[in-house]
Amino acid sequence: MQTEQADRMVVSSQLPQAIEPRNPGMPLDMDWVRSAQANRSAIERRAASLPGRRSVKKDYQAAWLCRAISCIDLTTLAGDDTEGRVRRLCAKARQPVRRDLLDALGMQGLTTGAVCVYHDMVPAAVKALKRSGIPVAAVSTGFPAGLSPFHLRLAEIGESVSEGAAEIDIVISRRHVLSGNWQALYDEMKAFRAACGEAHVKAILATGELGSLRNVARASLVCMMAGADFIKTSTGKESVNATLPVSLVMIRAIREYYERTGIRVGYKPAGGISKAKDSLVYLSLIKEELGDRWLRPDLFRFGASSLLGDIERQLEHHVTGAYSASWRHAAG
Ligand SMILES: O=C[C@H](O)COP(=O)(O)O
Repeated sequence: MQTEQADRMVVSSQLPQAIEPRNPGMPLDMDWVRSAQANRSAIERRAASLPGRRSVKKDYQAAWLCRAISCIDLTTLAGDDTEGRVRRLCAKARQPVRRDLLDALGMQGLTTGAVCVYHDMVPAAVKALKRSGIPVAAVSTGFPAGLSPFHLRLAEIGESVSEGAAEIDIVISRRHVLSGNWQALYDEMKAFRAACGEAHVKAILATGELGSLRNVARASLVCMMAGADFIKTSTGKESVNATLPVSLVMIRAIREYYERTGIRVGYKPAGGISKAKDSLVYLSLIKEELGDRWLRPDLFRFGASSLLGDIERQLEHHVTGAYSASWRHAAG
């Protein structure tokens, strides 16, 4: 009985909650931005070593896969999205894995971290997730290119928030990064932050279009200084989306920002993450570089449309009825 109670406590501590903005930001520190570097060959060597590492022991994989589910922003961002598709996605977010598997794993109550949709689909998602505690994230600001007029991008944020989106994924103007106009990027991000009001804001850097890892490091710092609650790699629409080298650079920028300010900013790799084993590599990376505190949905998310399906298949394969103890281990 004591074990069951402990399990329930761990599980409930994983349930996603609407998240208050936590990063007040700071004045733009241009010296800090200019000093940010990224040693490409060292980063690529470290990234190449990650998939072979054994930070997640095989015995505990099911527990870690459940952890990954609790951190998914379950996403549909397609031109042919319909309210029916969004309702089905929300049902999946509420119960991401078959009930018999959840029972075997002792994971009743497990949900995804959020559901992520275009602005037009926010009302349908809010309705379908009522009383679930699962937040709706809207991609706003002229997603994915972010090239619509600035006042319309701000207005889109306001509309998404008033329709009930608790989280806003904004896209930055890549040209500010490519031209080294850090002040313009800072001002843009600050305006987006202000337009979000109480909603949580994730800054999508579109790293595949930023030209260099050094630009990724600098853009990460500027967005955090301007108040981003999360930094996110990609829209999923660039030709290169989330990668391990880019993740290392962004995660280290988050660590540096935390060391200097004491403020924890979240991380969201997104785009092309569709395999359960890749999700384990990302969780290991976060654990090693940032520590256990970042392994919760308020500080870590996967932006993914098809990852959940593969995790469900792997869990089906893993279920043996002996994972309760393992889950406690994974909870750190
Ligand atoms: O933000 C989330 C991404 O758009 C999802 O990308 P994906 O469809 O490659 O998983």
